[in-house]
Amino acid sequence: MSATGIVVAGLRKRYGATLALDGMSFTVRPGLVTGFLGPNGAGKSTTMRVILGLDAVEEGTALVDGRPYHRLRHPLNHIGSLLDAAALHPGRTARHHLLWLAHSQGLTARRVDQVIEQVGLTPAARRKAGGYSLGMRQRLGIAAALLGDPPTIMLDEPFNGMDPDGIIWMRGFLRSLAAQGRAVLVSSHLMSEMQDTADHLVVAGRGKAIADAAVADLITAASRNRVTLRTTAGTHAMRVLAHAGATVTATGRDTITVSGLPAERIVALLGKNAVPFSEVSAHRATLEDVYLELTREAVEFRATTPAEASR
Ligand SMILES: Nc1ncnc2c1ncn2[C@@H]1O[C@H](COP(=O)(O)OP(=O)(O)OP(=O)(O)O)[C@@H](O)[C@H]1O
Repeated sequence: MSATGIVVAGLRKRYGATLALDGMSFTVRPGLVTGFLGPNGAGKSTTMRVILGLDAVEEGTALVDGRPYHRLRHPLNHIGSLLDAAALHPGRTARHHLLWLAHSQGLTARRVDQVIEQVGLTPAARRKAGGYSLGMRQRLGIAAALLGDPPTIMLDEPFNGMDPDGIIWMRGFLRSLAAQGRAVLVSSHLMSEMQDTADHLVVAGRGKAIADAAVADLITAASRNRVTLRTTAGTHAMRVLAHAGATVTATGRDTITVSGLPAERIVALLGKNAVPFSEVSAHRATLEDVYLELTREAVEFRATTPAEASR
């Protein structure tokens, strides 16, 4: 796979009064799954449409293998994408849908059967797509994206509508595409799935990338210096640890999060002061923690109570 992936730099776009993209910049590198996360309205879908040349921008560039999409001679050999799994002809079978696409790209029926096999749709390939579940439509959309054997794959919310087996399959499948050296960009709302799937994360907020880093680094940074303590003597424990200079927060009925002291020192202090406890463990942040922290300022739509909404 000799390709350079996607480079997005300084995209700005308005829809009327809405600034949909406000300097969006990031890179999607070969050999990695890059997760694209962000609250509703953050600009993820708009960015993906711009990458595919479906939307114009006022400023900035989006390059696939070093060129704007419209300058690629055979674009589908450079990038395969799935933006809307529902966009299918319901009366066509999956195989006919793919044959029709393959024909328009000068590809063979053999290639169609290969991609059907790859996404696990062989048993359903001769059924009409109109009767497919959303999860099956996602697989069909991915098969279409793979037809031209592109080194870059871009999928908008591919976990949507997948059942647990489908989600496990999708995770492994995305990992295998990256292991083949492809650049993979995947948007998702499911933080837990991204934690097991993505190597790299771009978090969008209000039209720009507010984080662009390796998943492992984001989790290490968010986990730093925090220890989870489980005790039935919460008040006593908090007094002892605060006195020793720690910052303590009750995070559950029996759990306290402690920062500013290493776990060994906490154990020693609790022992010395005869505070009972059943667990002291270094806190490992989840991607959900990282995400909530990063996007706190960037959420466009917050939940409102019915009373607020009717005002
Ligand atoms: N065709 C359009 N016309 C007007 N406004 C639009 C259009 N497309 C997007 N927007 C606005 O641009 C902003 C970015 O939208 P976009 O769909 O890119 O966000 P997103 O991160 O993909 O959100 P979601 O997670 O809800 O899909 C939003 O404020 C949205 O309302």
